[in-house]
Amino acid sequence: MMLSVSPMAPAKSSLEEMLESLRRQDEVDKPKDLPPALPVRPTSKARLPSARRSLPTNFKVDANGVDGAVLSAVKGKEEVKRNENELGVKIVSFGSKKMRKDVNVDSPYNLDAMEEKKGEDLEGKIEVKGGKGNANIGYFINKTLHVWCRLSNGMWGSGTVQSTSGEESIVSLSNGNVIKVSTSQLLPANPGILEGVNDLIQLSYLNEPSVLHNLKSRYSHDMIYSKAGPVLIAVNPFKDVQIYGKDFVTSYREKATDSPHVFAMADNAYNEMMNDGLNQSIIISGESGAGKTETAKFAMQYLASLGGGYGGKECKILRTHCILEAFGNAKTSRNDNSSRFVSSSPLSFAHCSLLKGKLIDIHFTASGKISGANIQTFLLEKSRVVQLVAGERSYHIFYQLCAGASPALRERLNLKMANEYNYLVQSDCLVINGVDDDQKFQKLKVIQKTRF
Ligand SMILES: Nc1ncnc2c1ncn2[C@@H]1O[C@H](COP(=O)(O)OP(=O)(O)OP(=O)(O)O)[C@@H](O)[C@H]1O
Repeated sequence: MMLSVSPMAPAKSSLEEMLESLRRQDEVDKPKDLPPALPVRPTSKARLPSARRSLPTNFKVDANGVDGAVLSAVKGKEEVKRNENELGVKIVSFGSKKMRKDVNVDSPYNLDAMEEKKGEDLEGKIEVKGGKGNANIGYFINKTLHVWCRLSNGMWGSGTVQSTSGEESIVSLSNGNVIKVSTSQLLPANPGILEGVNDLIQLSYLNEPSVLHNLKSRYSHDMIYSKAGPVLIAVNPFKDVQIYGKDFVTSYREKATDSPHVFAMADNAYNEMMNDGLNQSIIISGESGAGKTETAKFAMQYLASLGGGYGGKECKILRTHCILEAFGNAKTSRNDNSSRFVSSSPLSFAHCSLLKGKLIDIHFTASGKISGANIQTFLLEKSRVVQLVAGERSYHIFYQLCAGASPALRERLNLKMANEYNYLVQSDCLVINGVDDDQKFQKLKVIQKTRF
């Protein structure tokens, strides 16, 4: 599940709208078969080769931009010859042979040096043709560093390459198994020192197995949050992880910790709003059961603690969840408390908004106190009232009402038990494990009596 914070766009003027329509027209006129531009990858210190060497002490940058010796190392002999002819000089600063030693041939980034070294110094080592987009893999194989490979069951396994022949490699997996895979399918693994980094952009190799491995490694230590640049990734723990208490709120409020957390995202949004005077939005997305609703609640809990102080309005806002969930959530095959307000787009802007099939606007005063809130819901899945898939339930409120209504209310509504209604029994699922519908109804009645 992903969370990102962004300032909300102010209303567009007609001029801006016109420019945008021209831009759109431009897009339409562009040739369709151009590949999409690749996103710019953020720079990270971790991307530098760990064994890089310093430049020689007498290294100079000449009028042509780079020293001749560097040219010889980087561009190869032929190009040096061409440069010599063009410039009418002999490039001799370090000598091509000598310079080859200065080039860090141990670096996986130095592909030219690798090419030179293959068949020369690496006698007896494996000769490798890396797959497309997988140019560093030769280095990993020769140095018997860890690589990732796709297993027959579709999962990723890590290990070291024992040998290669043609396009195939024999990989010795960490679990002791030995498998044969296509060399072009191998992906470099990150060094152990980068295991469990806070931010995925710190990884030297950003491939699918490395990202998944990092998230898994953090998750196994109950670190459910990780960052991917400005985006927060939350992995559903499906258990109480004890990271949302008051001490955590204080810690993020006082910036005593910088571990990725939904509180840090909410804090960031709040500070941006206060400092720049701009409305902020927190967009929470993910598949059903990923934890969007829970995450939104934690974000609101944090914002409420920052912006508290207007007659307990913040507490009332938090309590609205109970009502919304009773009428808008249901048990599905993926989530016992699935929000059935399906996909939506933001309709209005306010000071700080959380979007999740509903748009929750939280309004703040100039001094940063919560002054009110507005919740908009979209497209409730109405068909669920009359048609249920086996094992799923209709909206919680029906079961809660049947289980918890007082005798007076039962009589007034001519209410029967849940198993007496065809619409409710059709899916053969009347209760949710660990959920007491009666108790939920009593709680709902208390909240309903609160003046909002
Ligand atoms: N941070 C968390 N800590 C503990 N449990 C969590 C957390 N996030 C989610 N869960 C558990 O996962 C369940 C599903 O989460 P949630 O209802 O938030 O998913 P969702 O993404 O909103 O799903 P849907 O799109 O179906 O509404 C919760 O009922 C809760 O048991």
